[in-house]
Amino acid sequence: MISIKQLAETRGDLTSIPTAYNFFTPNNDIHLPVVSDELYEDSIPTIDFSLLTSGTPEQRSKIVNDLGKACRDWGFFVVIKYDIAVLSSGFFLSTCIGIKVDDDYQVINHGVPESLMKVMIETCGEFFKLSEEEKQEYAGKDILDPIFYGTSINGAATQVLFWRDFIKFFVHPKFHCPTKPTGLGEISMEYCKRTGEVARELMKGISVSLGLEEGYIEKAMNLDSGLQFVAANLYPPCPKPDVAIGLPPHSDYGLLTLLIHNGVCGLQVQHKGNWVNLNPNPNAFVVNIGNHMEILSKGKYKSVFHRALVNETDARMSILVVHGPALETVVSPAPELVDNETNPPAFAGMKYREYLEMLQSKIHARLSPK
Ligand SMILES: O=C(O)CCC(=O)C(=O)O
Ligand SMILES: [Fe+2]
Repeated sequence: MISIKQLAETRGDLTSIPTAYNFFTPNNDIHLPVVSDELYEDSIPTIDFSLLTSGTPEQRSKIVNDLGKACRDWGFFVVIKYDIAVLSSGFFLSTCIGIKVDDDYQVINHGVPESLMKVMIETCGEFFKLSEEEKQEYAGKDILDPIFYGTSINGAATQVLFWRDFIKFFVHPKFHCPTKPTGLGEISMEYCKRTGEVARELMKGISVSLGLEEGYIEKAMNLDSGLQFVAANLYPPCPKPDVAIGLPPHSDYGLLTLLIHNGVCGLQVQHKGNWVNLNPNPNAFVVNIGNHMEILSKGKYKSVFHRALVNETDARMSILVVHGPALETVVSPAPELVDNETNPPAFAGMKYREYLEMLQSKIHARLSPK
């Protein structure tokens, strides 16, 4: 396996790319208009997390309403002001990684998670700087491998290779993580604990917005044993950004994905027949609805197509934490949303594990065509 980082670096004078990476060709019908989020008449929704957790009942009910609308209309939203467990995070950061945490930051609430986000991006970046041999130790084959270093493979229906390297690791219910670089384990554990708390609060709001009990998703999806994993993507600079793609259009599996990035643009979301550029402040979480939330909500909330573009000059990184049901949990539409006479279920129930195995066999079939 050749990593994209290696390909981009060892051929520094690279002016073209191997044809296997040609994604945007004149005869493939994948071109939709691209618009910028700021220019868009109804821009990507922003959710103020502090109002969801500590607003007045009126503020909370407005935010729950906004959350429902964002899940229905966009399948994507941006979360700001996630003021969680500030003190323990501050203690963790200053003692474990030697970062000085400014007390004032703690007062304004989102300072510490900001530092944690930054250090998470930096440390995942250090992983990609390890030698190819060191990274190869984690080369994965199966979607259920708890640690998986790879390149190009994705669930999307295409044979084209992608301009990206990635490392994925399962962090819950059991914590796995590459042993290098130093600190990745502690930082990921703390970061995933925090994002897990944000995801749980969001899922409570989403439950209510669906007309379900606050704890519905948590209970029905067995989140206490839910599968949570990190996926860190590196998109090295590419000499042909108009031809190659970082990640082709796809939707994510699982319930809710929380994404952060290193400030380099590239993420686009499909909305009303356009690709909308999504370049939020790097301190915000970009959240999207996964396929299993779409199933659970009986299609009310959409797991929307998105893609990652590359550029000629800057390496882009994104770090996702994907929150899913427990592997043995059968996911089907919430019975409260189904009326067998007038409103049938529309999705067959399936265990999360079986869904992932099905994805794996599709990927396998594509990689080894008969
Ligand atoms: O890099 C990005 O912005 C998107 C990554 C993504 O969609 C994924 O890994 O599933
Ligand atoms: Fe994705």
